[in-house]
Amino acid sequence: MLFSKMHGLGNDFIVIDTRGKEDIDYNLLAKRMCHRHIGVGADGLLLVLNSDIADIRMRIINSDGSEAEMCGNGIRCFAKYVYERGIVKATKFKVETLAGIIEPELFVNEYGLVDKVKVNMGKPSFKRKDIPMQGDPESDAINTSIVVDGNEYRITSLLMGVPHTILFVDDVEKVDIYTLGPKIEKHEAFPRKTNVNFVQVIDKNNIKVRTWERGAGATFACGTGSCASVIAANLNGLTERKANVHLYFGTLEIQWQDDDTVFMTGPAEEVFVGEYLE
Ligand SMILES: N[C@@H](CCC[C@H](N)C(=O)O)C(=O)O
Repeated sequence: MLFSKMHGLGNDFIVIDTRGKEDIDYNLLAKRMCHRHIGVGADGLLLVLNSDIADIRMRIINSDGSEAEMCGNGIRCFAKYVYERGIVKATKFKVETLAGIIEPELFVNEYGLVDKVKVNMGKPSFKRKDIPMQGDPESDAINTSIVVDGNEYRITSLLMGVPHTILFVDDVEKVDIYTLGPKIEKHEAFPRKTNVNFVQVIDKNNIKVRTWERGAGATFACGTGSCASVIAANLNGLTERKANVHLYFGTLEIQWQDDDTVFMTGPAEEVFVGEYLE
């Protein structure tokens, strides 16, 4: 099994061209290959497939074997991979995902390599039935609260392709993400779980984010989570609609346009290629 190891600001993926190889159990393969000690090691598997409704199709499978609808850092890596291998020839194209059609636009350097990708991430949803969250499915979930170990936390929840919950904190470095992250991810309020973002506001155009991901645990960056965090911060009057999200290995630029569309711009890198021996 040939693969490429890629990352978007430290959120790392194993990318596999699975066209013509659809009969493999990729959920099981994800668990094995993503294992940090007895596999290649990654936060998830990105699969390249043909599409009937877009230029190409992407599947994202978390390191625990669960499939997600979308992945922001993943789609930048995916876009770089399919362009640099000539699978897609245009620098702006459509990708089929479980969260709908997503449109990456590539910034290609003088050597024909993709340095940066700007992605039209679509629009957020605030409905509980979309997030998915308990309570009246038609009502908005935007700001609510949950109780964890007897403590009440004010949260903001929304769907940005995948479900996200945001908590505003004074200092992201001081958050016990390994204790609180999984408890919120699996809280009964979220029957299909949630990604959890701890957000520190620096100023109206800059925030710091640490994410505990559904199905992957603490990651160095989360693209959909960065978008969701800027939206939540704006809705709470803390930032503008355009803000930089500072992560451990760099920055993502997020813009929530007036027409509700969200754009995310950031890097994608290929680290090595290899052959996985099954
Ligand atoms: N790392 C991602 C999100 C991947 C999916 C997530 N773990 C989920 O299950 O919802 C990103 O960059 O957006």
